Amino acid sequence: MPGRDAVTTSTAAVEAHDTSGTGEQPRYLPGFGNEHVTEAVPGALPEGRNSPQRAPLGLYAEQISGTAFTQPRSVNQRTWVYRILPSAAHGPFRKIGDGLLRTAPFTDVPADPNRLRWDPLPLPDAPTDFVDGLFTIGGNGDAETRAGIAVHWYRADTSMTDRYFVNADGEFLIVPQLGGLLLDTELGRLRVAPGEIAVVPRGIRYRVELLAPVVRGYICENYGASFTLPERGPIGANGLANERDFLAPTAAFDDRRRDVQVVQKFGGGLWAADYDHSPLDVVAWHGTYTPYKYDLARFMTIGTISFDHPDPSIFTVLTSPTDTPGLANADFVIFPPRWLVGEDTFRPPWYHRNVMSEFMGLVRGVYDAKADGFLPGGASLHNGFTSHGPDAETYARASTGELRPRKLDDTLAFMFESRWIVRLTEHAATAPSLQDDYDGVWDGLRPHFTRP
Ligand SMILES: O=C(O)Cc1cc(O)ccc1O
Ligand SMILES: [Fe+2]
Repeated sequence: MPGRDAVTTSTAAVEAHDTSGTGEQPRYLPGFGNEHVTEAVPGALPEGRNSPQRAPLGLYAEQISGTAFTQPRSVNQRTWVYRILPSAAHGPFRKIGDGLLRTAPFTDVPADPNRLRWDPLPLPDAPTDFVDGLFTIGGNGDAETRAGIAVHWYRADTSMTDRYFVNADGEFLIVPQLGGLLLDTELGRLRVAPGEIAVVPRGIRYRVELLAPVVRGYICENYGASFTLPERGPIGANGLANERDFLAPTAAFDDRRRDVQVVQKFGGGLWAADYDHSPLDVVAWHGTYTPYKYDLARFMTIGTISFDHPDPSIFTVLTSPTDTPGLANADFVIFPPRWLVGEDTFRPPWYHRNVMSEFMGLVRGVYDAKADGFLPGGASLHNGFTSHGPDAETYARASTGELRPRKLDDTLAFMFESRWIVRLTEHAATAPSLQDDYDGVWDGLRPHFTRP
């Protein structure tokens, strides 16, 4: 990429496993929540202090805080960046159209007690970049009070070249389903492919380059506390998503002066400002507030080795906690390839009604609770206390099949689970892809009760 310099002096940087396709492999800094240190030009970081009278190499020092200054060290997040121009060097933002992007509170349509399922979102039929292609399905809470989530699909066939995005409302947890993405951020580059995820914190500027002619995926926009790793409790010190498999970018900067546009999501609306330089001009940084990626194949999956179907909380990759211990603003949960070995056990999910609301997507393969109709790129929403569980065909198979150890292979479903009901946007509620016959999947269930 012309003008982008990506040398790193960090000894901790790894040439990470990367499945996102051909081309340049960014270098990464491993470790969840680490205090990372990275320079694209040696000597760009001041030593032993953050804001010397003049920062090295004529750079400007700037702090980006992700938590209040006074929050405890265990959750405190901030990063010091050393950049060519302070990020304050720009003109006014003006309101632009929001496309199909919406923000909580969601009040367009009444909360719907139905089980809902959508076919995959159609791919773009006109040139569309990552920002243009955002399609909000729904959400809860209120972005301005920093509580709740929104769920979006993205779809794009055009890379952002002189256009950048920044979200002041929440962090984006990006789940690619079709095609890889290069996230070119203020703090460096992340390549993510289907099977991997990336998180871009609130307030970080970036552009999205496509690594395939057309891409699609899901986003959980988290208005609440940043995603973190769940406690392991009696599981112990290892397992589930391991800290060292999370990868932050190494510093990389763009020093080209040219006219570009920065699109900001703020208080629910999109705003644009013209800059005469790239906002990705950070030559070095150190800190804890960073974008990161994670390969879901690294998740150490736990399940029963005796009997019964455990609660899916054992599949939590990341959680956005609330002030109530154990109650998540949002959990990101995966259903990856795994062995099923439970004895005398109905192995798919049980029938259930949960206090939490469950949005599900499918990256690849088939989900073990649904024989048909839940497709890669599609989605389902089972809101709090809606009754759901395996379809009739899955029940018939799982309640009579032989219980040999069985590997669920080539499958990757996920759930964005949230404490509050997810309300739809009007365009999600009226989308042609919303299946009108979803209830029918439970039609074939027959009573088998026999009095002894
Ligand atoms: O509804 C679903 O398919 C998700 C889910 C999976 C599971 O194993 C247990 C409960 C649950 O909500
Ligand atoms: Fe469920």
